[in-house]
Amino acid sequence: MAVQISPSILSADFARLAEAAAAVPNADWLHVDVMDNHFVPNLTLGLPVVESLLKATSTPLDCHLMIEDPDRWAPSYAEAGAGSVTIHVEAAKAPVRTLRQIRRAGARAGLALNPATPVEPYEDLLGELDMLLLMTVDPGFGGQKFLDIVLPKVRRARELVDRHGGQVWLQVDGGVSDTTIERCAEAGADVFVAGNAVYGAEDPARAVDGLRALATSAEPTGHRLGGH
Ligand SMILES: O=C(CO)[C@@H](O)[C@H](O)COP(=O)(O)O
Repeated sequence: MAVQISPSILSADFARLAEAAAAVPNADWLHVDVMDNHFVPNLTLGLPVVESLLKATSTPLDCHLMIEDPDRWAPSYAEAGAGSVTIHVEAAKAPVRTLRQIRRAGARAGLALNPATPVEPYEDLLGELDMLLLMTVDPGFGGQKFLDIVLPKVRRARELVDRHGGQVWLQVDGGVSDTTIERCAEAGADVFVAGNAVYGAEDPARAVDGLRALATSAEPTGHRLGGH
């Protein structure tokens, strides 16, 4: 699958989110971090801001819910028009029902795993997913250091996904930059969230192009040719 870049607006100016979206017209997605100060120790934005952003940009929104009760809220983000809605397995009490509700509402359904959460127990859920998000930092903040220890899990996840037909996108999020993205791509990731590496750059759109080029050149050959 072609590499996809999803700039995280967590690193943008929250008073100028429409401008942040317009600054990366070459992005495949805009990554929206919803944090509730319970599941993670940070508070960001919720459904009303997502509804406003949807009116302000044509770039699809990739909503990552870092909240305690995703089963209650996730379907509303999909119904509002988000292109993708990701819930955390550590928080969801009924992940299968919630993932199905997300899909029924017309969005892509994602499942996120924290760095310390193993992927193998969730193999049977792959058929319910459009995307598996492997956190490469503990969630809560932008600008954290990339955790190399997650890379073996990215490789194992790639094997599992390929064994199940290769339809599920594999996203990495946290500390993804021009010094780490190639290792993620080599390990089999194909969707890359980047906050500081994009919005901390002088020219965010150029940063997106740079990250895409690095990831594309590092992707395993079979993967790039659609061989999974
Ligand atoms: O979900 C999160 C953090 O919890 C991320 O989406 C960050 O926003 C990524 O920012 P960088 O690590 O790329 O600066």
